[in-house]
Amino acid sequence: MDSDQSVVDPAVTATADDIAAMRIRGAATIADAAAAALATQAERSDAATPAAFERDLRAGARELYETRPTAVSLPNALRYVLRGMEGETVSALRSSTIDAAETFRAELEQAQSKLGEIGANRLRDGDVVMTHCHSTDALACIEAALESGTAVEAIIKETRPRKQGHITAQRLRELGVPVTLIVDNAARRYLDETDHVLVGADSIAADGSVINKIGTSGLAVNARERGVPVMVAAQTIKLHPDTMTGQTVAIEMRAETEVLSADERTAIGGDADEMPPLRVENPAFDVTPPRYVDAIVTERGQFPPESIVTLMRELFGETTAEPWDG
Ligand SMILES: O=P(O)(O)OC[C@H]1O[C@H](OP(=O)(O)O)[C@H](O)[C@@H]1O
Repeated sequence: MDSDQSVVDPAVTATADDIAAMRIRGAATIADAAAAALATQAERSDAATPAAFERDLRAGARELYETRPTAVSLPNALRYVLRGMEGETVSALRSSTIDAAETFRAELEQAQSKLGEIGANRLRDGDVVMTHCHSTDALACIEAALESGTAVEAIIKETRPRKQGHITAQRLRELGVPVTLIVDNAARRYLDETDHVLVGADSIAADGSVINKIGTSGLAVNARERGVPVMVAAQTIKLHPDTMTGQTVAIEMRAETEVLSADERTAIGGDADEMPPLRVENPAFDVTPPRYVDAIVTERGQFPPESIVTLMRELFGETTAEPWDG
């Protein structure tokens, strides 16, 4: 039987759509949702043979994989679950896959709280933290600091074009943190009042480069110039194994309409024949070189970015073919 006959459960397709449209967003949340979707596929699959079951799972994983290209937590989650799919019968394959997904999701949650405790050690009572975008790993550090009685304040960058800074503002206010919301262009001015820049990551490369929301690299360069340390909170599922063999991380380009509405496009000349063409580019992420990062905080400890490759080798070893390509 060929792969055309695979059956992907509608719930997997719905999760893939939600990830692509960013109704589910943030690297850790995407990984969690993808693992949950594979568990649902395993539960609901009515494949008659082990081969058909495995084919359906791989097809579901491929559909999830193809949604967003930059956050490596997504393929890392899919790999973990598919590598846990073991057994000679459909029933054994089903239960091992569901178990692998549950274990992955539990470890994800534990890793984030452990990371939070480690990151909180870098924060002192009264510190002002500047954030970019919305990262649950970064917020875990602040939450752990608050739990241990360390009060902090936050300066939150709006984070155009999708304004995920608003989510960070809401979450931190719910935790009782005083918040100052600024537009992205004001960041350098407010670095004078900042003790730490704290961001998350979508992928970390073997050389210690941090791939995170567009604008992170400019913020980090400015922070270095002002002497403000840059702390990256990233669970080890953000480590990108393929970069150990020199592969670069794909930067997702998103829709023009996130930047410029159809009405705005018309207002500045639209596509009128007498006007030169207008191109809008909307990269979702950028790359911050390791020299602008002071520490990468993971659940395994905090690392200078240049030494992260040691942890990557320990966790991933040699890279192999993707399980959904089988
Ligand atoms: O895993 P956590 O720390 O929650 O988020 C990590 C990163 O994911 C987000 O990407 P997007 O908003 O999905 O494009 C941001 O870039 C954020 O820093």
